[in-house]
Amino acid sequence: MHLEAEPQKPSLAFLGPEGTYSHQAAHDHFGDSVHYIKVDSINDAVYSLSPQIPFAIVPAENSIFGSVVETLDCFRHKSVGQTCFIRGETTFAIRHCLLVKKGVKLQNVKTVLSHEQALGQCKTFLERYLPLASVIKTSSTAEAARMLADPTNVDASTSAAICSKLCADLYPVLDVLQEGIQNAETNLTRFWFLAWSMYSLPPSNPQVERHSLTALLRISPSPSSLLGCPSVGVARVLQLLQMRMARIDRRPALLNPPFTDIYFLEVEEISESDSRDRPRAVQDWKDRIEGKAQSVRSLGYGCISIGIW
Ligand SMILES: O=C(O)C(=O)Cc1ccccc1
Repeated sequence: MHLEAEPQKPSLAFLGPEGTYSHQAAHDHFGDSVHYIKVDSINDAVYSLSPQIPFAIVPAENSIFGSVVETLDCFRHKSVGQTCFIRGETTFAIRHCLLVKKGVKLQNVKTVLSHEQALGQCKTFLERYLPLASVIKTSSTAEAARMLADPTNVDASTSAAICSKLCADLYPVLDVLQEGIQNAETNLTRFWFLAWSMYSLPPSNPQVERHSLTALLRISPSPSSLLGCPSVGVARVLQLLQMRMARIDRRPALLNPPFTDIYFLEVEEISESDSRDRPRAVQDWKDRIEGKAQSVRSLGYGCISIGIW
């Protein structure tokens, strides 16, 4: 990891190497206002947050393949909500390509490398045109391209990578064999901006105005459910919250008894305030969310807000 920030520019960690969709989405939103730091995994992006690297970007969900479980699984950790908060989001359109080493044909491809999200988003293409190929999951799409271009662990004459077209510019030994191979033409990924402190905001993009207030609540099992006693069900929690539920995710809590879950609830409200009053509206929203979290805690559940934006 390269830690020398340019003066005045805050650092932002992204899933590397250069050319990932995380990198492109961040660049689209922040341009040159941040200093980009590539890390090896989504996990590293979350845990790299510190006073030296106050911001990060991570994928949240995709319109074809759904939640990015790697990100949610990091959010189970108790440091998230203490030294890691969601403070914004952006949506980025994704068009996957099949890249091969120059000269390799589709009929030569026996192995396809990519991030599990990209493999899922291109399942229809893979089943139709490469039904016998085996897949190798890589830490990112651009890492798949990097491995193909510098093959110490893969046979580049029989392999292909699913990644963005940009990777063909970054690795001139690679060619685009097929463009737009995702299951549906519209393929959007939402990314979250993370901050080390709840009080810091990544640089704003004046072209993007938000009209909603959003929060992500993490609901952890009640102590009684961990002792095997029935607790009030999560339906009771939803009823109590009485908020617009934009999204619900459930992940294993990795606690005993087995099948104990952690819930992530994304709640939102349309904001009527204009952009000058936004900080005030966000503060009021934060107070309301804290009030709701307290009511959920009174039911015996753990509940904290791990993001307000
Ligand atoms: O691997 C990447 O390029 C990422 O940024 C993660 C990802 C992969 C596929 C779709 C959205 C995000």
